[in-house]
Amino acid sequence: FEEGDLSLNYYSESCPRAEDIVKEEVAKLYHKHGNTAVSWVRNLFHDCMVKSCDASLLLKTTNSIISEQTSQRSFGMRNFKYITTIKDALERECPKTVSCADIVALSAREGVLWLGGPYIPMKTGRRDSKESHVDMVENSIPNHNESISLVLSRFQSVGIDTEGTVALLGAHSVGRVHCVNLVGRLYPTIDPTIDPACGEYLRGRCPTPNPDPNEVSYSRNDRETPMVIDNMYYQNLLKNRGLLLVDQQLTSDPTTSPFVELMAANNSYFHERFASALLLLSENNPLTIDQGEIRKDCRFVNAD
Ligand code: HEM
Ligand SMILES: [Ca+2]
Ligand SMILES: [Ca+2]
Repeated sequence: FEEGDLSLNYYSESCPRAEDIVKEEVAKLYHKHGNTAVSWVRNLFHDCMVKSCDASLLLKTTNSIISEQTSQRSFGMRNFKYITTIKDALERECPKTVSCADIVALSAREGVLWLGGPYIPMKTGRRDSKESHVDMVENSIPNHNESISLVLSRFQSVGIDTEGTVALLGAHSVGRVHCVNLVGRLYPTIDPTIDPACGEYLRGRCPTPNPDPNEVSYSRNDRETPMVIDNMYYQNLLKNRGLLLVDQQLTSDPTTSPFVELMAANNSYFHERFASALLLLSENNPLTIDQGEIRKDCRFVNAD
């Protein structure tokens, strides 16, 4: 343990109930709005991948800040308002003690569990950024139609190897994709690498080639088990039913396809690899000790 490292149960002295409170709030939210659990998983990716697990993602646009949420890459992200619900519960118990960055991590850990995924022993002790890194988002989060080599190099730059990257994309075993991200593979003709029946289904979900960006039409990522983080994702890829190009390329590229086959065949193996890759991601370049601050409101830097 070195100064500046994250640790297990960092708040054991300063706020002993911190992790239980996150757990309780995530559970309540899951029972009211199941898709909050899905959002907590995506939040971890979009926060930690962009420079640091520092809750930069949660900052709203103000006079001096442009929110990362305004980036095209954040399209479809939802449920940010319920982070406030979790933070308020923590502030009632221990004011200005538990960081928003740790809420991102702990809520993802709890969300994964509600979605039938593995328990991930996430550490805590992250602090919150005082700035948005909006200018870094597009170079950190790949686009939906990026090449496999670019995707692998982005993850490699945060210490996640090829197998870890294949495992993390398994998060697309839950949630949804909006038509704006699908029509490129459906019009003017259906991408011949998509299973034809799946292509027809997706055209039914997305009947026009130019959906209004405010349009809410979407398809679920995984029609069989839409709310479970399981290896159905890889089984679907083997049947050419991957929705995004980044998904489908995992089976067509020889560097990643052996891992797709392993994970498709063995759900526990997938869960193990998913857990260790998400843990690595959750520890990317955190702010600690006297860096950053503990935000009072996750949407804004502190006023003082
Ligand atoms: C190459 C990497 C990735 C790309 C290009 C990518 C892209 C996307 C896109 C385009 C969507 C659909 C957005 C929409 O239309 O609403 C999406 C959804 C989602 N992504 Fe990823 N993603 C990647 C990796 C990841 C990782 C590593 C995770 C988490 C570990 C993740 C978690 C999710 C989740 C949970 C959803 C569903 C969100 C919802 O239903 O609200 N993604 N992703
Ligand atoms: Ca960040
Ligand atoms: Ca699933």
